[in-house]
Amino acid sequence: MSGPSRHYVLAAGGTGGHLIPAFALAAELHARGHHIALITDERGAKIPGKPEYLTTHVLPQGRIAGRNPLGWLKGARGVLRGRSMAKRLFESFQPSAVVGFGGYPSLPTMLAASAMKVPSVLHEQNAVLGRVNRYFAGRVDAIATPCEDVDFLDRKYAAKVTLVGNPVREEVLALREEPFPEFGEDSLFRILVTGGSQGARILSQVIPEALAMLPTALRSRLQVIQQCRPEDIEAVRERYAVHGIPAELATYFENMAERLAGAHLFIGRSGASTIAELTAVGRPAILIPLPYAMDDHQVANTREIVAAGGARVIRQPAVTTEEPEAIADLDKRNALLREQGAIFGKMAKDVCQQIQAIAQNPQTLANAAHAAWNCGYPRAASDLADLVESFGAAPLMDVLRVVPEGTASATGGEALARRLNTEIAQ
Ligand SMILES: CC(=O)N[C@H]1[C@@H](OP(=O)(O)OP(=O)(O)OC[C@H]2O[C@@H](n3ccc(=O)[nH]c3=O)[C@H](O)[C@@H]2O)O[C@H](CO)[C@@H](O)[C@@H]1O
Repeated sequence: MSGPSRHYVLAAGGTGGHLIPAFALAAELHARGHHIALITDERGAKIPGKPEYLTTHVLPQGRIAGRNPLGWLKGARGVLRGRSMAKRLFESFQPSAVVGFGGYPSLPTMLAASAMKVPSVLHEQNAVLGRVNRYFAGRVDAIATPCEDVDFLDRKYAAKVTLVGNPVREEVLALREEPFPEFGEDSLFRILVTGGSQGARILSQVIPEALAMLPTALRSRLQVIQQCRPEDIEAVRERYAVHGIPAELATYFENMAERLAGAHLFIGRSGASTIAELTAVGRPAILIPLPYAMDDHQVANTREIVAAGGARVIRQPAVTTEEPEAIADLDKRNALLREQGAIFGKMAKDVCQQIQAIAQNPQTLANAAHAAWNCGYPRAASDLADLVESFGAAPLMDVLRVVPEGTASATGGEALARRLNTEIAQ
């Protein structure tokens, strides 16, 4: 334990992208002897991998979106109810600081923190500041960022910005010092495919066909581990069976560290945690960013790793995100299916070419792996925990005990408490 035991509240939306960094920070704060409560939504409460010491509080739905005024009203009511719940939690739990990881549950939680003057930190995972985080940037005490350049982060906040990276799970970070799995002319060629925590249809459509086009020297050594959406998994299984490519499929792999450890190449979406894990472990990648996100954050997320030579990007046209099954008119549905089919075919060829370029020989693959590794932020969880710990004064006597006069590391709340302490003593 690095100081007096404190209470912290973390708030994160219900996707792995927000929750996994929150879990990683929770693990670090827990290891330092602190108590942590998590505020999330219903989906978040069900995500596997939540540490057992994390008490979870589920907020009512309150998404303010769409054009329907009634929907807005319902959303606003949800936000107000969420804010009241967060305030009640703060009253009983007495947090020293609140950390918002973005996503809907961050909104009522950060509003409550601002109303009750609880010190607040926001952590952005993407290379683009998210909507909720944009709103709170001026109100919070500190902003932790995942990379050097974050779009929409106003320069006027520079004084409260700290670059920490994206925290990853301990078991993933532990792979950082492990060697790259053997990749010779005869060894297996293991490809890991995921579409973020929710899966992505495009990967089901494109990857089996792309791999089937590889030259025999690569294709005969393939072993695929692919995450699929539940509605796609049987069709994907069939495609791999037709192509005679061994593939292990699941809707969600819980043992991601093990999967990453064995993989020679990653193909998939460029969500923030995925990139953080690839760069923590050092795995080369072919990335297909989410195409319809308004802010194109998944494209921005690829900037560092692509510039370093650790990954290549293939863009997915927006038309391929429409689901033909949802179209009732048969002619329109068939036209869309034809258009999408042509695009999927072209993307499969692109993926196949990129795999050959990156894995043409063991050295090119090893170079790309090393370039990815160089982009990692292995201290992310501990740097973020340092930042969080620096806010919120501990009881004065505790601060006196752990922060002796003149200690340079006493920052933020501790420094304030020390000053108060000195004033009281005078
Ligand atoms: C569709 C969407 O809007 N996704 C966003 C969401 O993340 P989303 O959850 O889609 O994606 P991320 O890449 O950030 O996180 C996925 C996490 O799930 C884990 N995983 C995935 C598959 C699996 O089978 N097992 C498993 O454990 C990955 O290892 C990773 O830790 O929030 C991120 C952070 O704001 C954004 O960057 C993403 O764009």
